[in-house]
Amino acid sequence: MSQELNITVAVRCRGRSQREIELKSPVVVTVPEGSATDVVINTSGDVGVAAQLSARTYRVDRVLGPSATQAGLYRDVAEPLFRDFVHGYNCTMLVYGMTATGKTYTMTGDTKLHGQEQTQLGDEAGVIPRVLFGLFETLAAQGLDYIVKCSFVELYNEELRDLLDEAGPGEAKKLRIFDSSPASSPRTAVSRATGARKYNYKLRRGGNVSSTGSTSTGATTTGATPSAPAPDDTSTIYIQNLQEFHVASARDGLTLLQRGLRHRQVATTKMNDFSSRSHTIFTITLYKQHEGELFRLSKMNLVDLAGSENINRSGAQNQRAKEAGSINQSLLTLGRVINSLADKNAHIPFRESKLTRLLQDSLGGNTKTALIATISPARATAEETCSTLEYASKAKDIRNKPQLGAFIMKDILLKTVTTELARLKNDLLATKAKDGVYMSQEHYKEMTHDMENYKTELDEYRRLVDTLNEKVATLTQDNQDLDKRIETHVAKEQVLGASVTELQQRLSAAKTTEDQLTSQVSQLNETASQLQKEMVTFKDREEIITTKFEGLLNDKLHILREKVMTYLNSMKSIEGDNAGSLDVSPHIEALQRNITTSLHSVEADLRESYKTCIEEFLNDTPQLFKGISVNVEQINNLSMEYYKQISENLSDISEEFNNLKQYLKNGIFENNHKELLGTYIKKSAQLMDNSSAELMENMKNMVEGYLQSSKQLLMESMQKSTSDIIEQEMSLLAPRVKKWESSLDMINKSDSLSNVYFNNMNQAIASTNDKVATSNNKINESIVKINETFSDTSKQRMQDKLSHNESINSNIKQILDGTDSLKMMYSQAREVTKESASELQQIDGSIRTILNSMNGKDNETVVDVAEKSEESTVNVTTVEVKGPLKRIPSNLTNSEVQRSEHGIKRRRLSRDESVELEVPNASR
Ligand SMILES: Nc1ncnc2c1ncn2[C@@H]1O[C@H](COP(=O)(O)OP(=O)(O)OP(=O)(O)O)[C@@H](O)[C@H]1O
Repeated sequence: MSQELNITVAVRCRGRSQREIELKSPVVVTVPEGSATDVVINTSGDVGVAAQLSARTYRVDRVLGPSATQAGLYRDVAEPLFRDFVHGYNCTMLVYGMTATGKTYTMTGDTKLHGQEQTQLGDEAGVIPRVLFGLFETLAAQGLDYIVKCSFVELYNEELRDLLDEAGPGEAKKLRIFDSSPASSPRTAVSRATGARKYNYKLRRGGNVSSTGSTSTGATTTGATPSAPAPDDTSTIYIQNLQEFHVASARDGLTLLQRGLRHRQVATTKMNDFSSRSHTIFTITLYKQHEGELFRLSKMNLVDLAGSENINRSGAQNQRAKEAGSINQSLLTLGRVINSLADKNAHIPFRESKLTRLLQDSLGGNTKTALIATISPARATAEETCSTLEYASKAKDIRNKPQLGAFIMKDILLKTVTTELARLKNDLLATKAKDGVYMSQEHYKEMTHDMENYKTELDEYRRLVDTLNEKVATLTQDNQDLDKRIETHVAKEQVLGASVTELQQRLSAAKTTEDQLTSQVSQLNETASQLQKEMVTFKDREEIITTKFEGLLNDKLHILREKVMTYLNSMKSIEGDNAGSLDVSPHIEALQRNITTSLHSVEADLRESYKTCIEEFLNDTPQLFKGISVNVEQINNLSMEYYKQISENLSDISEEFNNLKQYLKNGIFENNHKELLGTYIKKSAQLMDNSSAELMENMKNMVEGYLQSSKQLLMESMQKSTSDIIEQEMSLLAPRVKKWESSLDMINKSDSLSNVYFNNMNQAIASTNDKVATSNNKINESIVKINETFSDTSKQRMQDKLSHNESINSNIKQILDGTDSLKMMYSQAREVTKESASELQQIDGSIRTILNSMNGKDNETVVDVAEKSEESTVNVTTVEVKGPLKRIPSNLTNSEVQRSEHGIKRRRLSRDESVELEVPNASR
């Protein structure tokens, strides 16, 4: 009876991969040095005692750390199993673990041969190469007969595939797992047929070799050990159509291994550049001479499981995700089988996946099994590591009943070999018959066909190569041309770059100039609008001045007239009270003083008012209104002159009054007083008329001159400033335009785009110039218009002012009226004193005579008489007066009028009657 034996479990922890280092994923797995059996994982991140408390420890048969070599792993884990295998046990070695933890590295590793004669394994060689080399070394050393065969099968997406089958896609025979009992299988497994190339791989439970003979081409059977818990100890698992190849040396075995690996499903994933996407089983079958004619059959199953994979972390998609799903599913079932076996359940779910069916004998069967769990030390995969370690520690509890392999008779083996040899001989004979072609007709045809294909392919490749060579030549030529063109372009680009830079500089300078020009134009516009505003202000102020001036003149003259009238009235009353002592000289003098004072005051006010206004103007527009200041000075001078003349005239009047007084005193009644008086009055009036006309004329001339000079000044200043600006800008612009044009010519030659650009620029500049010129013209036009308007307005104003002469004349007339009143007073004085002095009677008579002669007609007024006397010397104009007679001073009271009626005949007019009243000439 065979003894139960726990399967051997080892853990191999590699070092951190490059990815994990880049991820800075810390090491969480601790592997003690030496022949350790514990592996510690601390996923909490704690340190010190806390880490020890939170860490989990897994115990297995052997733990190998990152420093463990391939040779070390082989020695510690694989070699004991290998020895059992050579001894005659069926052995299975599995590598299990998460993706990229080193399963393939451990199981296969480096499969190349090294050394000068290519006979040595490399340091990185894995378990399979080492087993192959160890096997042939051992067999050679033992000196026994043996037969070694190899097969290599893959389970990919739950499909079995013979990795050593060279048949193309679709031609390979489908592999199927058979589970047959020995009862249904003959004990001998040698096919009767010859030339068989396909074999059925049969895992036999029960320790004896069983034959299948299930294929038409015959089959070589292989034995398998019985499984302990299997309900039927004699049932066998075999793979129909799986090929086994005789292996005469380790090199042959290695060649088969390499061939199979080339066919294996490998893909690049996020976790592994060469990730195995399938489970593989490399089986070495050994028939070793035991005793005499007996050979012992043993198998070594070397299983490289696909890695479990966290799809989220591996980022697997589509095909990769499907593969991962299938892998994970089969590994899950494997886990359940391991758990069931460890827990010694009655039912073991082997049939739930093909993987567990294939491994049925290795797990819980008659096989000596070793499991190597590969893990990563990084925290990034700690979860999967824990899971792997869980499985590993569970698997450690699985107990197998390893049994030595079955015996097979030498003759059976010989027959197998004979069959194989017969096929080879057949090929050889067929080859010889065909003049040294060492293969069968079928093979020859295949080969010829292949060769034809190869020839065709070769021709195609040649043509392709020629075409490619031509293309290469063309491309080389193109490349050279391109290089030259690139050089030319680079040179051009440099020139163009320099031109562009220069152009950019010029453009920026032009832009600056343009900006300056624009700002100057806007300044000009502003100045123009400012000037327009100034003009408006000027006109307003002129109106104010005129109004003030007129008001002042009118007011002052009114005051003057009032004063004269007051004095005359007072004189009259004085004379009325003190008849006989008619001395008007003090009054006249006072009047003269007052008039002079008033005139001075008027003059001062006028001067002040003008000064104020002009100062304001000068403050606002000093340059423009300098002329105004000069003209105002002229006005002042003229006013001074005028008032001087007025003063002189008043002096003359005063003198005349003195003369009159003297005359009245000495011989008034001896002369023609009326004539004399009229002459004086006329003279005075004429003088005043002349003065005022002259004043008006002067004023008119002065204002006209002032307006003219202002206009001139304004025009000149505007024109000058405009032309200065334009000239300055044109002088600045001209050389730049020239430069631009020359630059444009240069650029035009090299780049038409630049040409367009510069033309646009030129147009823009021309348009700017036009705009400036247009603006200037508009400004000039505006100025002319303003001046015209101003001139027209001024003329109108002059006329208006001249019309004020009328009021002056009216005032003068009023003075004359005052004189008339004076005459009336004299008349009254005469009447009052006629009784007291005969001389006075005479005088009274004379006066009466004069008055009678003055009032020759009853209907005539005093004024009419006076006016008549004036008609000869004074130009008159006609005004229409409505209502009562207007020539009586309005300031006379009714009583005075009544009183005057005693001595003077007055004509009353009806309210609606109009008379023609003649007044001294004055322009309207
Ligand atoms: N112990 C080790 N020492 C050195 N390199 C190792 C070791 N283990 C693994 N590697 C390297 O890690 C990489 C991944 O290993 P490998 O392909 O064997 O992993 P795997 O478990 O078979 O992955 P998968 O399940 O995806 O096929 C390989 O480049 C391999 O050379």
